[in-house]
Amino acid sequence: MAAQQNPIVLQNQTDDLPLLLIHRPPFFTILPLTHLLSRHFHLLDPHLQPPSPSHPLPLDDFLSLHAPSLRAVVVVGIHPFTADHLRLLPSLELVAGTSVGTDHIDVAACRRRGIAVTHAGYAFTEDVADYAVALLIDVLRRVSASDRYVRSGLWPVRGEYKLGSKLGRKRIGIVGLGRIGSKVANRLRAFGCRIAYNSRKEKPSVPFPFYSNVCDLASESDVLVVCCSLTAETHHIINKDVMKALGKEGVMINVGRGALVDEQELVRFLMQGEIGGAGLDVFENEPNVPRELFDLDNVVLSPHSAVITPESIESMTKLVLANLKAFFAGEPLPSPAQEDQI
Ligand SMILES: O=CC(=O)O
Repeated sequence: MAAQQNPIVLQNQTDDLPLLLIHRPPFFTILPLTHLLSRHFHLLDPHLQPPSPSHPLPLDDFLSLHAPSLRAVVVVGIHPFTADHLRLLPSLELVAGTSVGTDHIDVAACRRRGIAVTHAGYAFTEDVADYAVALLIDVLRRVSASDRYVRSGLWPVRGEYKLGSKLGRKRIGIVGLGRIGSKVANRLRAFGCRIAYNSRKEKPSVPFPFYSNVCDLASESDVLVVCCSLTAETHHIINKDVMKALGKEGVMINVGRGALVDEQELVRFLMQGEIGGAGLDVFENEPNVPRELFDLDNVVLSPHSAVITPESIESMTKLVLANLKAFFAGEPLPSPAQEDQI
């Protein structure tokens, strides 16, 4: 048993609870999650083990120590979980993700080993959809820019701020009509927008026009809302041709993943006024955001927080626990990850 080989586990393990590895970035607030999970599992968190919290064991050493007994890992946020991690965990059978996207997990390598992968299912769907709409209204009506204008004392000096543009009747192109995209579509339809979409496949039950080509969708849209999963096929799906087709007045909202958009091209298009504006919650190299965007008032920036509310964290936490319990009980998993399902 690993506990006998390993004083680090023995020191803390006074119960028969199953071991669970928490794979997370160093600075991530997951208190509700770990609090709930610690009632059902013996948590192994490399960041909280000796030699000291500020000098944790290197992850590889930590994993090698605990590897033989670990059947399940919780991957927190979008912390990469790669084939190298998998190699260190010969007994692994479940990777339970806390995010809806699984692009940071080597799902193909998991599948080859018969390791199940679960994700956040519907836990974040509504909050992300709300946020996409919020970013769009902010860009169109210049809410954040107006706020900066007032706070900087310019109103009495320069008078009215630049007018924004109306949301109603805008032609919205949704890239990825999955869980999130569908909710965005329903919300924007209620504002009187016209919806069309691009997806891997046409969805016969959907009342919106389908475009198999993103460029064609962009040229028929005032706004693109990007909400598909990041895969090899969708990497840089928003490239310079798509931005050109979207045009000088066009607005792009990205609540999917940074790498869905060719960020260098996006910066160039925005700087040169070749597209009208952008609302971005995700970036190619988070938490680094291209500095050129900081001075552009037609761009709204957000630190990958569309998914997070206390309510969505609670739903996600319950779902992660349900997946783990089902796994250890040998029952069907509530939210197995499937491609193209964000
Ligand atoms: O970006 C967040 C998620 O995929 O849940």
